[in-house]
Amino acid sequence: MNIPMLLQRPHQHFLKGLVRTPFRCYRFIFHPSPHLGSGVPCAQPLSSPGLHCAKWMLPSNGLTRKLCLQTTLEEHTEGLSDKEQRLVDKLYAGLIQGQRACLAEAITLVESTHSRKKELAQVLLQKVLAHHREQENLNKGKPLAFRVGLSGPPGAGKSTFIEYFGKMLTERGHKLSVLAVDPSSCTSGGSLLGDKTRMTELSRDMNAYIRPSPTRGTLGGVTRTTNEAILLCEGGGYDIILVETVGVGQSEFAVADMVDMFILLLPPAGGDELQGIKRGIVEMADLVAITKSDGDLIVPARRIQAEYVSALKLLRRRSGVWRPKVIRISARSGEGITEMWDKMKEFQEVMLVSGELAAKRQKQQKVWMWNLIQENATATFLTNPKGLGVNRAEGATLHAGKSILGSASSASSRVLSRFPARCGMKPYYHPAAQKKLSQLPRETAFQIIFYPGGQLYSV
Ligand SMILES: Nc1nc2c(ncn2[C@@H]2O[C@H](COP(=O)(O)OP(=O)(O)OP(=O)(O)O)[C@@H](O)[C@H]2O)c(=O)[nH]1
Repeated sequence: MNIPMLLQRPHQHFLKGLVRTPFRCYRFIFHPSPHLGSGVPCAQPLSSPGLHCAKWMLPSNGLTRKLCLQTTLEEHTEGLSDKEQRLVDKLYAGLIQGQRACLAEAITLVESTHSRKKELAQVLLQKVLAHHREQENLNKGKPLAFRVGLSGPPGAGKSTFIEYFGKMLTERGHKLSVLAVDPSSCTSGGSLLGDKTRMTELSRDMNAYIRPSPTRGTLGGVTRTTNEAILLCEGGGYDIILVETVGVGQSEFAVADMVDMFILLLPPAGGDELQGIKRGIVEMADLVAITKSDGDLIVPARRIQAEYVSALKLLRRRSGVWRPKVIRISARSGEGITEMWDKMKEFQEVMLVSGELAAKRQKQQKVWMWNLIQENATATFLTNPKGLGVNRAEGATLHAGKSILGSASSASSRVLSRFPARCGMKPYYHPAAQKKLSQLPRETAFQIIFYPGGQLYSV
């Protein structure tokens, strides 16, 4: 799948287009593309200009297909009112000139759950992406920013470290942005990271931008907005993006999926205090830093360092060129922090040279895209069930949350399996089509639902 092409397109438009576009208007052609070989069935809109122009190329080898979405920026800006257009232009211009207020407003826009604002945010993102690509080309294809994930249990010393480390980086001429992902805000509305005043000095630094956690939404929603906030920060000229999360839930796994390097901060304590840290998260770490290595804590810090050095040896290596390191730091004395930055730069360099960084980012874009599709599909299901063929009774049951999980999933798979039929399509003979949608892996099920007309369904 051509992810960069897909990311050029505002996803809400893409999915809305799917629901709105009358699929009867699609005809199937054999695409002569040399990349795909001849005889590849493709669906093409009969009257594309007025529609959200999507061109489908669905090769029949396995379930891998290439989705090529052709779109232009103009297509998406044409629906905006003058006022909306002015807002997007103002935010875009301010953002790329490095104005923090515009960056803050732009991130607020991507975090918005208001449907119109979400659309504006997509237009803005698309402009920023275009700018980003240009800048990356000027940079000979090298990434513009170093994305770093930082996680650790509450009290590990994350904010004290970021304050010290951030000031060191800005003094060296870097522009740093710190984005917080707070899992507690998803469920309780409370906040582990956001409530207290953190990093007071760094927040006054003109070369640093600190963004507290989005205040609501599912983990998926928070992940989406964090991904988009990263892009906006990069558009705003920030060359180091720190994404901070408290390592007690699922959010750190989500964060590890959006950064180049993942760092785990652990306090010099063992046993109960580190109970909350999941083993899996240690496996994700490219660097483990034992914090507070000063005064009386130096001895326990050394012990914990030795324990983690041996533990990491037993873990499967995730990279062919980098072995995770364990270091000791102190944000109070400053010990180990310059060395830590050197290690981080070394990591970035070897990953870049080996091509692993590019591969990792590509993989992350794919994960991001599937999360977006899932999130939008759920939203469509909830907001426009009629479009998917949900009848009133089913809609009421689903909305009221009355159906128990089993019946909800069978209702939804029934509804979704009717979707292509409602669009004038009938099942095509393929072994996977014999299976119920609910039994298919998530990715395959979405391919069936969203890429009708391919090997599973034809007119
Ligand atoms: N001795 C020593 N104490 C430190 C160091 N860094 C942080 N602390 C102390 O550890 C405590 C927790 O530090 P924070 O930076 O607030 O930790 P945090 O991980 O951001 O905590 P949460 O915001 O609850 O997630 C504070 O009392 C700090 O003063 C350090 O390098 N050495």
